[in-house]
Amino acid sequence: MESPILITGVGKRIGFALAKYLVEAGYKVIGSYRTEYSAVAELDQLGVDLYQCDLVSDEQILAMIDSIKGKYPYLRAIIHNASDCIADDEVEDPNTIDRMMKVNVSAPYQINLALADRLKGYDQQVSCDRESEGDVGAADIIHLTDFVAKKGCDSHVAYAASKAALHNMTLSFAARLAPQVKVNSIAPALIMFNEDDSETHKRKMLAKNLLPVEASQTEIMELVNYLLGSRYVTGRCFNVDGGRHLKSYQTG
Ligand SMILES: NC(=O)C1=CN([C@@H]2O[C@H](COP(=O)(O)OP(=O)(O)OC[C@H]3O[C@@H](n4cnc5c(N)ncnc54)[C@H](OP(=O)(O)O)[C@@H]3O)[C@@H](O)[C@H]2O)C=CC1
Ligand SMILES: Nc1nc2c(c(=O)[nH]1)N=C([C@H](O)[C@@H](O)CO)CN2
Repeated sequence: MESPILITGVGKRIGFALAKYLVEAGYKVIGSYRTEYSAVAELDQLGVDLYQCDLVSDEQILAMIDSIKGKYPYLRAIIHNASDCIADDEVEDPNTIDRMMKVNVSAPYQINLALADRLKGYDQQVSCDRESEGDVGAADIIHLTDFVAKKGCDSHVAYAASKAALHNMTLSFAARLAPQVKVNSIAPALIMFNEDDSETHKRKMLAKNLLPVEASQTEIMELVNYLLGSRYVTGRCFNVDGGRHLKSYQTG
């Protein structure tokens, strides 16, 4: 019986890399996307079960959930990678906070509640297959948050607040879904620059960290692999941030 991993935001960058990595690791992958990049066709060729879903739309979220529930009795994991990242003064729209909360918090909330039974079912199936009593934590939810969830961000107030809320949901869902489902946050700092980042911005971002490097998606992929293999880590945040929290203590 297939027990796939659902990843949101697979059309580019970290989500796309994660989807390919997990397919190559032998998992069945379900991917949600908003924009139909060429990467989506590549994932289709790899056998990823793809759903076009704008996470601001309750209608599209519910349609995706209904389709997944109708197709899969179990889910191995859900990885909430999709997120919008808008600076507070980037758009005139005063509803930036609403959009950040809708995509980065409300959508993961709805999806976790609706698919929790599929995750718990996977754990119970694994326990039966192993004929072992008390196998725990066979299923996972992973929230991609951000270093700024704890620190705040003066240019992305709404975005940072949404990531803080997403991590708080890690704590609540970890308590709610234990012991069958582990729930953890990954809080990156500088994983990948954006294509339109200026050299000045890049230098500024690198200078914020004790380890002044662009980490690359590999850091995230290998941490996801570790969490999927764990049976004893839940309700925790894994900071993939180059020591950014200590930069201001550096005297040299
Ligand atoms: N890159 C980095 O250095 C860091 C990344 N992170 C976090 O890691 C995760 C991945 O980062 P990264 O790959 O750089 O993110 P990107 O912004 O490059 O991609 C985000 C993905 O989310 C999708 N998305 C955005 N809005 C919506 C929406 N309304 N409905 C559906 N999908 C949507 C995008 O789809 P589309 O392209 O179609 O719009 C895209 O596929 C994110 O959660 C991010 O916040 C945190 C800190 C640092
Ligand atoms: N949804 C996104 N969130 C974040 C991104 C991104 O590209 N999409 N990028 C960062 C990095 O800090 C980046 O700005 C470094 O230049 C944070 N979150």
